Amino acid sequence: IKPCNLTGWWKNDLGSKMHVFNVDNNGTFSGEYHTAVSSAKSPIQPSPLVGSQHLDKDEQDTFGFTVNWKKFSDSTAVFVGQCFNGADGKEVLHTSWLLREKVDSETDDWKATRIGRNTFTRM
Ligand SMILES: CN1C(=O)N(C)[C@H]2CS[C@@H](CCCCC(=O)O)[C@H]21
Repeated sequence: IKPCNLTGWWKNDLGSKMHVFNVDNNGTFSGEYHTAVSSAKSPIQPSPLVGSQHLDKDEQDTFGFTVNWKKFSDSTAVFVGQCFNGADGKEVLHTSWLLREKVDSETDDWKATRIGRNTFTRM
């Protein structure tokens, strides 16, 4: 099985792009998330992300990362997923995510978290 180091550029089925800078030998990484869509009002800019991936057998690793949309939104997203060597020999990331939008009052807390799934492939 080919190792799956997350370093590099990835694109998901929403058209968002993710740039993972180098992964250190603890599996820790940082990067930038370039979203194509947003519910925020201010203009979209790349947002910082930090995460961690397994490097034990360095193959088909699981990972997690957090995106702080600080450049244009008050939201925070967390992703968890796994890297697979797809049937076509290309790496694919299958992820689940939680998006927490900031709400103005506690009474709105119930509607503030969205969940979804997303797939990324290398650009
Ligand atoms: C574009 N997206 C994307 O590539 N996702 C996997 C989902 C989960 S994060 C969300 C974007 C949130 C942008 C910030 C905001 O609108 O508050 C959406």
